[in-house]
Amino acid sequence: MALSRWGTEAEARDLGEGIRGLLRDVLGVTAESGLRFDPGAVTASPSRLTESDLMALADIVGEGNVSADDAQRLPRARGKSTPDLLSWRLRPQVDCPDAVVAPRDDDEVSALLEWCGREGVAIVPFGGGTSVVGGLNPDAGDHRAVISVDLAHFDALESIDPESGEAVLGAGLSGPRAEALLADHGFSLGHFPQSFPYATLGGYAMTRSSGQASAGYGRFDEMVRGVTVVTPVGVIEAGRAPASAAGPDLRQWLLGSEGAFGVCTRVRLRIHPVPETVRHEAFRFPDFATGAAALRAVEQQGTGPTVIRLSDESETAVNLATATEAIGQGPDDGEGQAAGCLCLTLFEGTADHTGSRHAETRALLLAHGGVSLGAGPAEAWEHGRFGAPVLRDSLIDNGALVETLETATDWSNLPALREAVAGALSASLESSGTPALVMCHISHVYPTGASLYFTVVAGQRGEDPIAQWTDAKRAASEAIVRAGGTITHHHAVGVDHKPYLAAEIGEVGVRMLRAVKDAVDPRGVCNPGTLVP
Ligand SMILES: Cc1cc2nc3c(=O)[nH]c(=O)nc-3n(C[C@H](O)[C@H](O)[C@H](O)COP(=O)(O)OP(=O)(O)OC[C@H]3O[C@@H](n4cnc5c(N)ncnc54)[C@H](O)[C@@H]3O)c2cc1C
Repeated sequence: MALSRWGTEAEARDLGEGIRGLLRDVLGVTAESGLRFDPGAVTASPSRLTESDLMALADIVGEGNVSADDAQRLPRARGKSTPDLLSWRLRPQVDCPDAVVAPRDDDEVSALLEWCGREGVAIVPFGGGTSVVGGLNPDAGDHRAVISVDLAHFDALESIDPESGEAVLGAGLSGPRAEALLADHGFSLGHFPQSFPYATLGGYAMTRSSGQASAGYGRFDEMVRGVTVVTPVGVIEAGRAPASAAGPDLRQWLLGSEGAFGVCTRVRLRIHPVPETVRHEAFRFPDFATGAAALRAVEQQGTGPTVIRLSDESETAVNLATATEAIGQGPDDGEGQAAGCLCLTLFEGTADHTGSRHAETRALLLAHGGVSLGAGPAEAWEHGRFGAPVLRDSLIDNGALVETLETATDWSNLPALREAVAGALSASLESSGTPALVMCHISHVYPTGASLYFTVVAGQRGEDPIAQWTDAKRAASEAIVRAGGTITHHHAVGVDHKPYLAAEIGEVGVRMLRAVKDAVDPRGVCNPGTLVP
């Protein structure tokens, strides 16, 4: 990926007239006010490791797998949140990891962690580098240096058990590579987060990621049947039988541990036959409450869509949901009328099973006030779904502040949570001197509740738009805590959500987390800045 943006330079996309008009007319933002990245201004902090440190590391992982070059350290210095992207533009003096190390097997990871403990050096595991919560910040904590541990060599389909529907895969595999390896055997994972092109299986497991097809295939943590984590005190392999009463499920302690307990090297995952058929249908609801009630009915009745999402009025109005060239041009329902709320559904599986689930779901959505828009908008969404993030960089270049955040709660609390978060974001950004477009969709559904995914677009204001966003994010996070939502549904805790974790898990929960951290990482070398308050 490019340093300062999502995707490669070649993927960069200019803004269409629709979005430019929206920025100008609604937010008073023009390209002249945008922040641009100057590669020539970038400098990396000098490595604090000595030649003899680097030689010792080379003895562990092989000479070609250690580097203190700026070209290796810079891309592993930051994740891909909006503050990260803004930092490349505003803070070109970059705090980097002191070296990048790529171990090749569990023994090398163990030896590396032992050396780090002895030498007072911290590690930050690095998967695809798509963290949006500061989880990759090269924070050495109390140690003298910090190393980025790249999982790139853990890239194999180690075994597959078609009979049980399971496969063991290396933690460093990207989503597309894992899907390609499984497709050779007729299988698929069905995990498609928006960061799919770059994020890795280890990253998914360590952040409890949730993909866009979670309604059909479950969250990533539900796909994990077993997980291997190399900790500083030994290797733990959690998850044996398909279900077990052998005490608390240790997988749940490792999933979401964000590198703070050790390095995840492989996962055993539930897999599915590559679907025979895909069906699409989009619906329009008159308002968000009506649409949310329809989604709740679908999920509680269990009619089985693979994907189901509902955009609110604002998101529908700017065509954000389908992420096509039409973003910002406003809805087109053929009658020039307001488009209400767009709901997208998709069904995968065998022809018969897909057909029956589709029929039952659509009957329920229509009975709950939905109007069919045909397959088109859902197909457009599927086609463009991994392309939209490149627009964030173009928006930043053109003077906009744009970021997303997410939470989840029970169905009965969903309207209050949505109102609280949207209100907090608007109030904070307005007080910084810009109007704000706050959009929201239901991205993941459960029988008892759903997640809310907010996209915010405002004008960059003042000398430091990072501080401007930090204020807005703080207001939103405090609103989430007050309104009883979770501080994160799938982005993880990292650094950004750590201040709010104690409010969610309580003092006893924090003590349990610290106790596990102390047990597996007594010297505190594993990702010291992240997760554990
Ligand atoms: C544009 C965009 C869209 C996104 N869309 C989604 C989405 O739809 N759903 C979703 O869930 N998330 C999404 N994310 C967030 C992000 O992609 C996920 O958190 C993802 O799971 C991170 O995977 P990664 O391989 O990039 O991990 P990284 O970013 O490299 O690391 C994330 C954290 O996990 C730790 N870690 C990584 N690998 C390991 C390992 N092998 N062992 C131990 N610790 C490890 C790191 O130290 C870090 O703390 C999105 C992010 C962006 C920028």
